[in-house]
Amino acid sequence: MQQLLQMIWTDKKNVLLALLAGTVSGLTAVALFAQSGLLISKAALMPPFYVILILTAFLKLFGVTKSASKYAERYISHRVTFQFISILRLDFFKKLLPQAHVLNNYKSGDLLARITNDVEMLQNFFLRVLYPPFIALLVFLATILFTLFFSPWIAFILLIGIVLTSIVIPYALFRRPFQTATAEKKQLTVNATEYFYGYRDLLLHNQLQASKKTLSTLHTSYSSTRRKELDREQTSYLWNQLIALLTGFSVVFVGAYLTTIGQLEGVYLAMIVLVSLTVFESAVPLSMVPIFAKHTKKAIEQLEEITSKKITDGTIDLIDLKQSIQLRNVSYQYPSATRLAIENITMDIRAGEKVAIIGPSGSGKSTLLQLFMKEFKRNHGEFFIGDDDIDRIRISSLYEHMSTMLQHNHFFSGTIKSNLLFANLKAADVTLQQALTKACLTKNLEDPIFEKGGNLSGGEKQRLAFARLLLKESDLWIIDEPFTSLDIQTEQALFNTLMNEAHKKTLIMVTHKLTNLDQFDCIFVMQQGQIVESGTEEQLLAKQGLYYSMYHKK
Ligand SMILES: Nc1ncnc2c1ncn2[C@@H]1O[C@H](COP(=O)(O)OP(=O)(O)OP(=O)(O)O)[C@@H](O)[C@H]1O
Repeated sequence: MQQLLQMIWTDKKNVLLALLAGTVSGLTAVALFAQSGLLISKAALMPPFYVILILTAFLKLFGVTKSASKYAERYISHRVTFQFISILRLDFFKKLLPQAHVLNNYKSGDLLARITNDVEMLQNFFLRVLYPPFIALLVFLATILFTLFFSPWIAFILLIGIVLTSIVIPYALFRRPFQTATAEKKQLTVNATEYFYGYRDLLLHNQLQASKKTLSTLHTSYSSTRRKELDREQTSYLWNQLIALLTGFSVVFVGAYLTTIGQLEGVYLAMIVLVSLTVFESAVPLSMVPIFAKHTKKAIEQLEEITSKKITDGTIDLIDLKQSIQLRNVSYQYPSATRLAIENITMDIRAGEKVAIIGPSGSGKSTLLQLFMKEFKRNHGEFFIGDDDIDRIRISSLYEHMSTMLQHNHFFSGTIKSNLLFANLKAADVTLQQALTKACLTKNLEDPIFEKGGNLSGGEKQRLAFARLLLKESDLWIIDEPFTSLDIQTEQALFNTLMNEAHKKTLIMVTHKLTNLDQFDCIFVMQQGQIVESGTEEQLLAKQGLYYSMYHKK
């Protein structure tokens, strides 16, 4: 909340101008009607012409000022809101980016709902939560002081009406916890997103109807809660209007009585009645404040839930990554998991060494690579790069000296060239072409690429990712199952290229395939999150342990 106030205050000039314009607009609306009432009454008494002229001139002045200030209020307050929402979005995305490690645990629809609905919802914070009470307070105070000048009784009636509309009614209607449709909307977005993502599988497994039914139930539930929400908004609004009317009637009766007993000049009666009716215009937005305040609170909570899970970045930069890597008893458990994904991992990798990590599916190989990439922070153990704890190294500095080729590589819509330049902006066309040739990918640089590489086969994606790996200048290569979608000849050709190109680099490669492992300095065999064997292929075969039995089953 405090942070939201600070964000709004960054545009303080416009905030103050919007408040000023809103107050002027509210006051001139009251003044306009007061003047109309006075003009009607005065005209009935047939005063000299110049009096009518002056009153009419004031009427015009108030009319013009009201319209101009209303326009200015809308213009400036919306500018403040748009400025606020842009700061808010930027701030949210800045906080979101380092949260990659936790975002995996959220469903896409949930994230989408938070990123769009909740961020958008906060735009109401200024316009619908902060702003209306401020304007209403100033207009109410000024009007009560004005009417006090003519009759304390009328001022008192107005005060009662104002307290009822702005405090008693909202309190009575919203004092008990009430449900908003936010949760249902989120659930609907989550299910709708899964439905569209999984449409083909739902169709293939004959589950489309069941899924549609769930969506329809969620939609009905959302509509019903939303209807209740709207009913509550309308009830609040109706009470507001009812109190305003009753106050108006009371002012008429009491004003008429005060006129008959000589305590109020009759010529001011119409003016005061019109003032009492107009002043409640400023109270209308107050009826919605509790609802928008609740939405704002909920949105803040949902956004904070993501952005508060911080991973702290390091503070030191590496000159290069030609350094040894040491892990001592490193363990990691995913936040949502019940057991460790990797346990007591100890490794010594010297600069320039070629290391393979093998093991059955689910044994923790990819998780281990993610720790090398600092995507997660280990729960236990020590992890050093050279003499520095990896925690102290800035992520951007680590990535500057490291190249990765993971199981899933992202390709952006554009061309082969734009996707290659991504790895090395300075590379000339001839270098890019050479990388394609080394990756055995017979494509032209200007060939189009669809989003996520939608127009590439699995093998082409791997070869493009490999070309990208070759282009980036780095000291450490981290590779996860690089050539699973390729035919044996291409795989062997690319493996040879990989070993040649990585000649002076440190190479850490996860693989299922036990071919060519004799070319590695060390093989780590993982099972159920632990390293159960390590050594050269020759040593591991001689040992006749797990590697030996895997090797002979291949
Ligand atoms: N985001 C996650 N949240 C919770 N558990 C996870 C997550 N990702 C992986 N795991 C679990 O951690 C364990 C290790 O997974 P990991 O992906 O590291 O295995 P792997 O050896 O790379 O498997 P594969 O060879 O199939 O890619 C598995 O039991 C897996 O279910």
